[in-house]
Amino acid sequence: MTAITQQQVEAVIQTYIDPYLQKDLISAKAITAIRIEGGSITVEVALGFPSKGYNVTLTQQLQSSIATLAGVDTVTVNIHNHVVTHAVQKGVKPLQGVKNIIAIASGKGGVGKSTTAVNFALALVAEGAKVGILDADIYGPSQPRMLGATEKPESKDGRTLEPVIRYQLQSMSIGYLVAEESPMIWRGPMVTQALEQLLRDTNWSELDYLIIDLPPGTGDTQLTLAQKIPVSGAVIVTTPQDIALIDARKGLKMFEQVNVPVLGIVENMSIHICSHCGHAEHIFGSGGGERMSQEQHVDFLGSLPLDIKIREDADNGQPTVVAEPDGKIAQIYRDIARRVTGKLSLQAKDYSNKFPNIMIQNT
Ligand SMILES: Nc1ncnc2c1ncn2[C@@H]1O[C@H](COP(=O)(O)OP(=O)(O)OP(=O)(O)O)[C@@H](O)[C@H]1O
Repeated sequence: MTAITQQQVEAVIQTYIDPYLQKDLISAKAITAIRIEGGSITVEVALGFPSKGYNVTLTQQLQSSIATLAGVDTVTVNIHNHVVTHAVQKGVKPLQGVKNIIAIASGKGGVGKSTTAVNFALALVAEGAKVGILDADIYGPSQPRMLGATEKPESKDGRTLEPVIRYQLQSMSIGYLVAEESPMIWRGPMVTQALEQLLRDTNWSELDYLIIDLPPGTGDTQLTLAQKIPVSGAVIVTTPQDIALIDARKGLKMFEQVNVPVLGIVENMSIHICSHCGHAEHIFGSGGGERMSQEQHVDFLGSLPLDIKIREDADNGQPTVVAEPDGKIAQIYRDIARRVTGKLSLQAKDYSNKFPNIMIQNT
């Protein structure tokens, strides 16, 4: 029998399109080695995003594609994850201890941006990443409540703050420093200054991703933040309602203006399933987020149902991803988390810390 070749293995690997990279693993340069020893094949996969909840599926996919080759006895797949730093806006200083910042934004208030942000961050933790969340929703900081955290952040040197850690998630919020009920009367420049300080004076420890829960809207404050914070990408949360979609489009334009790539759109509260009779109803209309992403050429990342559990879990200080880690809703958030970071992994890397190549040409 003729020996199995590297080209044959590569050709069958290419038949599988990775849902998170949206291309095959050879084109995505995610296969770092293929070893062939008689009928035993070993494939080394290196992914630039966390993938704990996907590794079994990926392994099975590769095993079954490679097993179609004549003469294959065993297929071993080893998956490694390595998150690197991606490029941010030009002229913005990167953040110590943080590889990538992902901003979660909404054009309009009350669409579930903060709830999505915390579940998204916890989904990334579940996928195996080191994650932090900064509650930049300075007018209505809700992350402390949703994380069930009441303590004040510690300061070891009287100048910087230690993040508050819950469910392995590092967090910082103005809500830890002032009571939730006390009204915040901040003017625009004060908001951006306070937030930049909160961001830079927190001792984030070795984060793959820092999630920023931005204040709702697309005004001056949001624009300044999008300009000043070193962001690798943004995610926009919307409900399927026309009015929310109009505002979400404004959010897209805002990030375009400051050269921050939009990694996709999440549709929240897209369908309501009656907890008594199971009847499904599109309270805010149907398919709006998906239509908008097609129209604006941005990825549709997924949709969350309007489900009383999501609200109750957040109110109880234990967001659904940790309250019901194996439930259907947690799986949706984890799928969205892999989509966002998979997409980010294909973006330009940050070479700002490397010494540039200088070529001297003799003319
Ligand atoms: N998918 C969902 N199903 C049920 N309730 C939800 C869902 N998403 C969010 N909620 C609830 O809706 C309310 C508003 O959500 P949230 O505070 O996350 O919105 P927001 O867009 O961040 O609001 P704001 O503009 O005030 O910052 C909260 O009570 C939250 O628990």
